[in-house]
Amino acid sequence: MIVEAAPAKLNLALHVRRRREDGYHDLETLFAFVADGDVLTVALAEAESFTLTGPFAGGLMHEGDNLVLRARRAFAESVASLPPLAVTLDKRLPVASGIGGGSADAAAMLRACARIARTGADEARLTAVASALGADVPACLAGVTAIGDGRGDRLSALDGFAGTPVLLVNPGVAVSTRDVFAAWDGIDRGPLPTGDAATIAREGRNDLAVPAKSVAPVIGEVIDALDQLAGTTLVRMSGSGATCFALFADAATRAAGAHAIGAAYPGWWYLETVLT
Ligand SMILES: C[C@](O)(CO)[C@H](O)COP(=O)(O)OP(=O)(O)OC[C@H]1O[C@@H](n2ccc(N)nc2=O)[C@H](O)[C@@H]1O
Ligand SMILES: Nc1ncnc2c1ncn2[C@@H]1O[C@H](COP(=O)(O)OP(=O)(O)OP(=O)(O)O)[C@@H](O)[C@H]1O
Repeated sequence: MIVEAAPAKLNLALHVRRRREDGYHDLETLFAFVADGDVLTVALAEAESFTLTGPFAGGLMHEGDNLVLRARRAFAESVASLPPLAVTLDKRLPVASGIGGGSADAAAMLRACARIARTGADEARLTAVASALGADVPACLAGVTAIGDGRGDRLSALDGFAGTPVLLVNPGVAVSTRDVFAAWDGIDRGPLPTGDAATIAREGRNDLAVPAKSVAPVIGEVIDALDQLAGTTLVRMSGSGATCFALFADAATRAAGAHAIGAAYPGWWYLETVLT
């Protein structure tokens, strides 16, 4: 039995540069990953099966085309054939929330397929399959701190700041990535700053925050709530929202922050974790 972690992705900075002819946008982003996320379990079986468990399984139960199954199909079509697999996805991350849940699951499935088919060496083929599944999937496949440009799928790794305490907060509103990009005002506000990852994060922006707030105004409340916490070193929305994150100087102030959010907003989801 294979267990693959599907950790949440963060966009520590996300600069949107240009709308392209193909409907996508050229962007520059600083990807980072945290220690927690969904968990995918894959076992050889008599027959194919797919089981959803976990706190956020419900929202996906009635959708036909889970990204995990699309990844399995894409792998079988483009890389290597597979035996029947029993797949279980423990869905712990909120759906359509800017932390790449579906992309992380698809990437974890590709990693599992590569282990089962023993095609691990064929990185380029796997990355091409990942890219066709979604702009975030190559970053999730690599799973390391990286700058992404193009659609966000052209990656160059850099040293991150692993161990930094993070609090993720989501107000329980699903936000469509497509709708948020469509609400972007078309103004190029400039490239990512240069420097190490910490500098890029600190001096960067998320250009999707304003359009995301126009789609889901509650995101403004999440940012305000995080801004009021003691000990934060950075507060920002991730991806196309609605999840926002705060980085903290230490785990004690993160715990105090999580407690304050939980008490003031009992309906919101939050996760205490660390950058990897
Ligand atoms: C916002 C980010 O999460 C930042 O990492 C990603 O760019 C989104 O990546 P993703 O969820 O894997 O996105 P996809 O599933 O490929 O695209 C969903 C939709 O988002 C829009 N989209 C996505 C990525 C991109 N660079 N430009 C876009 O305009 C397109 O309308 C697309 O149809
Ligand atoms: N395993 C999955 N997990 C989450 N969403 C899935 C999955 N499979 C299919 N989907 C569909 O994909 C959509 C986008 O989900 P996802 O969680 O990847 O978005 P996101 O959190 O906004 O990611 P990103 O940060 O890449 O924008 C969902 O609305 C859902 O309909």
